[in-house]
Amino acid sequence: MKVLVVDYGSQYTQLIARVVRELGYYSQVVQYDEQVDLEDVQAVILSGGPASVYEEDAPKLPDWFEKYEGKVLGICYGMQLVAHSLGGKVEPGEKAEYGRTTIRLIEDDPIFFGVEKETTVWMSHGDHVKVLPKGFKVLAKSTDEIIAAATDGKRYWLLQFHPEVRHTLRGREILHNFLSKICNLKPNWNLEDFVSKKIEELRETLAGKKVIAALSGGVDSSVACVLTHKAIGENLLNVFVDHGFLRKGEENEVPKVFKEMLGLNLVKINARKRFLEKLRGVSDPERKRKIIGEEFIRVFEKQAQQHGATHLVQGTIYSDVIESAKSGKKTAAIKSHHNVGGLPERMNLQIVEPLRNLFKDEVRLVGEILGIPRQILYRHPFPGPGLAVRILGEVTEEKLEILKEADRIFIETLKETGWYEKVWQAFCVLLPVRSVGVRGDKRAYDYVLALRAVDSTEGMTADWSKIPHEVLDLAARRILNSVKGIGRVVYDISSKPPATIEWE
Ligand SMILES: Nc1ncnc2c1ncn2[C@@H]1O[C@H](COP(=O)(O)OP(=O)(O)OP(=O)(O)O)[C@@H](O)[C@H]1O
Ligand SMILES: O=c1[nH]c(=O)c2[nH+]cn([C@@H]3O[C@H](COP(=O)(O)O)[C@@H](O)[C@H]3O)c2[nH]1
Ligand SMILES: NC(=O)CC[C@H](N)C(=O)O
Ligand SMILES: [Mg+2]
Repeated sequence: MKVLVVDYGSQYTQLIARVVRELGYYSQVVQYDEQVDLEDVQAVILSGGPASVYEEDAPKLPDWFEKYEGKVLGICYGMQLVAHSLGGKVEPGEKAEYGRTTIRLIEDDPIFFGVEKETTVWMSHGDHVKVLPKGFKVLAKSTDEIIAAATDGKRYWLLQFHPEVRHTLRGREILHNFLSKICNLKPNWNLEDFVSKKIEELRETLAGKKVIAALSGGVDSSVACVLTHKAIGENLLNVFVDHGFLRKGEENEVPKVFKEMLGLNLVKINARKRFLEKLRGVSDPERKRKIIGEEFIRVFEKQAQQHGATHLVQGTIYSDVIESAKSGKKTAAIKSHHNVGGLPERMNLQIVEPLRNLFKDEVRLVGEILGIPRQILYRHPFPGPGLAVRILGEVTEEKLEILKEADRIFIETLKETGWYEKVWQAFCVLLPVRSVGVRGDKRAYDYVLALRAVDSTEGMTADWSKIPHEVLDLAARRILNSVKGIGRVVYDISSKPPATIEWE
């Protein structure tokens, strides 16, 4: 059984899919113009989106929509699209509704079971449904008298507000009502089942094969490796690449933690020299990323050959998949995330991605089920190209040393003050700028370091973390007092968008 979430480009599409899973139903995101296998699809949710249905090339209902026979929930753009397609009227409103709004229930309907007659919802729209198609009735209106919910009582339930957003007080109940009371589904998605089925599946597909795994020591690959190890044991060889751009001491910590805490062996490949050499004189961020991506491939190729491996395990997760589907279509390429996804043809290795359908928080829960310590599961994400994309411009050994030390101090300060677990990701960036200072009555002329800390759920949008001034002060003073080469520390207060989390 699955719930299909059809993406019209809303910022909240992933959130819909996650909330549905948290309610216990397996969900999958598809693009509106994607071909879809309808087997097993028991409910369809149409997301919101930035377009207006009355514009000429506005996205339409999916090609397969007529073939699908079940119930449909339309949210925001999804509502407007259904109304428009069935002969209703959608118009730009005189004023947009944005943010918290009160709605008033007008008719009883299972979708509002247990919801008060007046309730707070989250709106984010400029257009609205002015006239409903024939056979539809209004279920709720907003204080501005806009149709907030409607249904034909048979196939369609339409919401102008966003039930997936936390600010909609009864949003979860409303989604749950749709799935349980209207679609008659029973929750059956749970991660314990996922783990045992996945291990069984890996055991079958990888029986008797030699397999290597790209292990970074990060959350995703750690969970992927442990899961695969449970399935095939000693046939798995974990490969950890030390490209020289890891955090301070990590090249020793990761192997130690893996051996001591998880009883797993890995081969550490010291590839520092070749990575640094390849990057010499290169300062363009995209070229840096491509070179690093390619070197990763070369290292894995060699290991696979030595080990006689036919398969490569990697820690790809669902948001990577969704994001790359998006960037494949309409979205401009922002940056080439080092992704080992380009490996298959070039390596003749079959790719195994056991966590491909899971969100990061689900990956962490799977890790807990597998008994992986919190210390590993609740680490901040760390990008594959590592510090090389946090030294703006050319990467040199001198700069790496400076950044490693500063980063260590910042992270330690966050841990000491209890802020490490409160932020989603934190790190330092070394800027290619020098600034004048005064040290012991002498003129100094040293690099500028930026501290970055963000709150996020999947890394696709982010806000800068409101770390208390005292904590920032402590980190800055420690860095300025002890890291030679840094003369000034600044805190990055940009959100994503329009900035990105990393600087390159
Ligand atoms: N230094 C490395 N050595 C080996 N494999 C790596 C290395 N860095 C990245 N990878 C591979 O690239 C994949 C993608 O990296 P990514 O950073 O997205 O995930 P992660 O490191 O497993 O988890 P996290 O997002 O928590 O950092 C990893 O799952 C891993 O398979
Ligand atoms: O494995 C990775 N390979 C990469 O090339 C890469 N680039 C960015 N990141 C991480 O992705 C998240 C979003 O980062 P951006 O806002 O900078 O795109 C943040 O968590 C970044 O740290 C990467 N991870
Ligand atoms: N969030 C949305 O789905 C917005 C839908 C439509 N673009 C509007 O402005 O009304
Ligand atoms: Mg990582």
